[in-house]
This record gives sequence, structure tokens and C-alpha cells, in this order.
Amino acid sequence: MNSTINTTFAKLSETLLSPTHYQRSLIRPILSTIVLCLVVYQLIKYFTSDLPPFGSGLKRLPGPISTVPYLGRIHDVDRMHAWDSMKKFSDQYDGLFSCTLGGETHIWVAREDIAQDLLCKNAAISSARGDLGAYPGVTQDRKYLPLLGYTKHLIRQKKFAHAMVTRNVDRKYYGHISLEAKRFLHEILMRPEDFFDLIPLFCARVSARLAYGDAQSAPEHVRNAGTFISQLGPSGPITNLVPLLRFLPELLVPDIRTVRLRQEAEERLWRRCFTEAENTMKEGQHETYTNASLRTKAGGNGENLLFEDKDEAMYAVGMLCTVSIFTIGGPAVLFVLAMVLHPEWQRKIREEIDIVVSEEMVDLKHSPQLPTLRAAILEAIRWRTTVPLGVPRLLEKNYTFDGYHFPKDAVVHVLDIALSRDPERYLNPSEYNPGRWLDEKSPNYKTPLTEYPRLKGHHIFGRGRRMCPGQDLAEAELFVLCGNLLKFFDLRPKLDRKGNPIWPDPDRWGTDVIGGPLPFECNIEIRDEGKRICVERAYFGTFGDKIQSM
Ligand code: HEM
Repeated sequence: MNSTINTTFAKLSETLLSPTHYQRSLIRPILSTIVLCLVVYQLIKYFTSDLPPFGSGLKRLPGPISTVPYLGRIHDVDRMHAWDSMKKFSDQYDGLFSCTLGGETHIWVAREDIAQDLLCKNAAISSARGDLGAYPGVTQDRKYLPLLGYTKHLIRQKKFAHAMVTRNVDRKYYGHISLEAKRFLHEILMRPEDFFDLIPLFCARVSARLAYGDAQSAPEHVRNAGTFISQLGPSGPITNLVPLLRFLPELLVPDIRTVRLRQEAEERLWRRCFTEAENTMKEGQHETYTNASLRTKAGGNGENLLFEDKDEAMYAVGMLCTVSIFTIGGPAVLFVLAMVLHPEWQRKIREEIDIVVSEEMVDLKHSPQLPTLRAAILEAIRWRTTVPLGVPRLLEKNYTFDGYHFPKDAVVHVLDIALSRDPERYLNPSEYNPGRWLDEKSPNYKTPLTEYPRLKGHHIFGRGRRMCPGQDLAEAELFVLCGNLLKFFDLRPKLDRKGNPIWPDPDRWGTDVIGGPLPFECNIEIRDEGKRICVERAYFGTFGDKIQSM
């Protein structure tokens, strides 16, 4: 009897305790309940995350209703020109709206009072960046300064960037801008039809000299910077639009592989340039970002080291070199476009240059006497902003303005395209009119004219703690490049067979979030024989037979 009971009991406990039984009887329902709860939790969170806290009396931000769960409004946003849709919504919702895109709440601000209050007064909660689908983890990494969250790496690298920028201004960029302008003008003389590619090459040469001490690697930086920028926005890898896809294997999402390959090539390029610059550092040589980064590190002690290690220094230098190429190249191409479309302004600027600058080249020292040139450059980026969506921030805490609830974890954009085209800020905003900066009666006029108008401080550079540190460099390069183009060359539209001008279309715009006009045709002709001789003398006098080695 006992043995029968024992056997039955043993069988029962074996059945009950066996994993197969649990799987069938308990594990499945428990797992299903957990999954169901998670899904319900996510759904509740999704539908309520941007609602004001219950009983707070705050209002939900206005904005287009999210029609497709998770994806939001991506069906009526042209991902290649997202700024056009956002500008339309901004007009519809009076400069403040929120919408869901790819599972995230995005808030779009086109009001100065909110931008100022949120990004400057409340900088402590609005100075981080959100992760990017194409670059998961980028905010906590230490590679790309502009994309970092508000971390110790950011603070270190920003300190370094500011030190480099201040030093460059004080030392007048070591003459690199004027030097490369001579080569640029000669190249334009030789092959004017290539101006669209020669402009970023000029920017990259200046940048590579500042970073590494010579310009040889410039074409590689142009290629890297171009693909990097193209991977930053909604027009780039699909993972930027649908971040969840980043969890799938490369085989299923080829964009993941493209990003990885670019990063690997970039790492090789930055490492090679950094190591070469380090190995060829000589006493008395111009300062470069590389030797400054190494010296600061060596000069520190213990926790005071500026960078964590040499790799972080290499990334900080590489990023500063890369970020100064298309950010400046886009506005420079835009300036050419504006001049081709507005010969009347070309004439006015040239008259001023011809009086102020005699036989020499336009240089930074001429800036106080050339306000029309400065106005024309500033007006170009006001007229067609090259950073139309702004650079987004991550909101780290709930924030309130005008009774509206801005939920924590939302991505906030100050919509530069809407600020630039605000008719209350700029009369007749669609018009290219440098006069708005020069006419005493204009609301945009500011004195003294020896200093204003100027690029530095314009809203295109953002604001608050993450404001662009490269404003002086951008201003200096654009001044020298644009000034010399007009001093030595006439910029005209191409003519058709009947001799009628073919005006380039200013609405043919690139798809990158930091961009500029698409390639267009124009005639760039030397103004006269005397100018040709000047350009050739300046070039051969400087580069002579060293051309290959520079
Ligand atoms: C006309 C040319 C340029 C424009 C329109 C521009 C625009 C911007 C904008 C909108 C931001 C984000 C600001 C914010 O979040 O509020 C930014 C950040 C940045 N820019 Fe520029 N930029 C230009 C040139 C440069 C140059 C030449 C450099 C090189 C030194 C540079 C380096 C940076 C860096 C390192 C950041 C990241 C700052 C941070 O995240 O804290 N930029 N820029």
C-alpha cells in the first residue's frame, strides 16, 4: 500500500515539477500576461505621454493629430524636404505645435519668446540632445560633439572647441583663409564651371590646415563630411525615421551597414591625419588643433586632463575639422546664387570693394569698411536658411509656457525656416534684400556699421548652451571668399541659344538638414585682364612650385 502511495506521489510530483508541465500550465499564461501588460502600458504611455498631468490645469500643445500610431504624421511630411511641411504646420498653429514622428513627441517652436525662455533661461533642462536612429547611443558616446548629450565629454570638448575658436580669432586664422583664397580664386579662373565643388574644397583646406597643419587630406574630409551630414536627418537612413528598425540585423536594413562603413572609414581618416600631424609637429610651426589637444592633455594632471585619452582628443579634432566644411560651403554657394539672381547687389558690393580695397585681395582687415558685403552674406542665409529645421534638443524635464505643457523626453526644434520668414521680424521675407540690414528705417538696422550687420549672433546659429561655437570662423571664411569672388569675377546667369538668361531656381534645394542649393549653372568670368594678372600673381607668388606638397 505504502509503496503504491509512494509511487503515485512520486509520479505526481514529477509531473507537477517538470518544466514541461509548468510551461504548459503556468509559464505561458504568465508570459502572455506580462507581454499584454507591457503592450497596454506602452499604448497608454504612447497615447498619454504628451498630455498635461491630471488636474494641472495645463493645456496640451496644439498640433496635427497623429494619424498612424507610432509613425505619426510621416505620411504627409516629405522626408526629403521636411522643413516645408513643418513651416506649413507652424503657420497653421501660430508658431508652436507638437506632433508624433517615429514614436517620439516632437515640439516645433517658431516664437522668439519661447525659444529664448526655454533654451536660454531654462538651459538646464533643454541642453541635451536626443539619440539618433542612425547613430544609436551617440549622445552618451564621445565622438561627435554636436550630437552629444549633456555629458562630461560634451563639457570637455566644448571647452576645447571654444579655446580653439578664440585662439584662431586672436591669431587671425594663421593666415590660412587668405592663403587658401588665393588657390581658390586661381582654380575658379581655370575651371569656373566647377565652383559648386571648389567651394567646399576651399572650406576643407582651411579646416584641415587648422586641424592638422596642412591641406592634403582636404578632399577626403569633403567626402566624409558630405556623407556624415546626409546621415543626420529624415532624408538619411530609414532608422532616423523609424528608430525601432535599428534593432534589426544589417542584412535586413542595409542603411545600418552604410552608416557603419562610413564611420569605419572616418575613424581611419581621423586617426591617420591625427597621427601624421602628431609625428610631424615641429618647434615654431603654426598651432594646430592636434598639437593643442595633445599639449592640453600632457599639461594636465590626474583628473585635470582635458581629454580622457588620445582617442578622445582625436575625435574632438576630427569633428571640428569636419563640421566646418558644409556648414560654411552651403551659405557660400547660396551667396553665389543670390548674386547671380541679383546683379544690382553685385554692383553695389563691388563699388564698395573697389573703393576700399585697391590692388590687394579682400581680407579680414577690410571688414569694418565693407558693410554692404556683410549685409549681402547675412541676407543670403536669412533669405534661404541652410539649417531650416534647427538642431534638435531633448527636453529633460516637463516645462510650461503660456499654460502649455511641454512633456519631458520630447524633442524640441527651433524652426529656423519659420523665424527667417516671419513677416513681423523681416518685412517682405521672401525678398532677397540686403538693404534691410543697412537702411536706418528698417527694423533690422543696427549700428555701428563698422561692426553690423554681422553673421555672429544670428538665429541660424542656435542659442543658449549649445549655441554654435564656429560663428567667427564661418563669418571670416565667408567674408574673404565672397568678397574676393566679387572683387575678381562677374557672376552671371547662363544664356540660352537666343541669348536669354537662364535664371537658376532658388527653390531647388538639397535634402540634407544642414544644406544649401542643389548644383546650378552660371557664368563666372574674370572682370578684366588686370584682375586675371592679380589672381595669377597671388597664386604663383604663394604656391609657386610647392603646389603638389601643399
Ligand atoms: C554658417 C555656418 C554655420 C551654421 C549655420 C551653424 C549652425 C549651427 C547650429 C544651428 C548649431 C546647433 C546650435 C543649437 O543647438 O542651438 C551648431 C552647433 C555646432 N556648430 Fe555650427 N554652424 C556653422 C558653422 C560652424 C563651424 C565653422 C564650426 C567649427 C568650429 C561649427 C561647430 C559647431 C559645433 C562644434 C556645434 C555643436 C555645439 C554643441 O552641440 O554644443 N559650426 N551649429
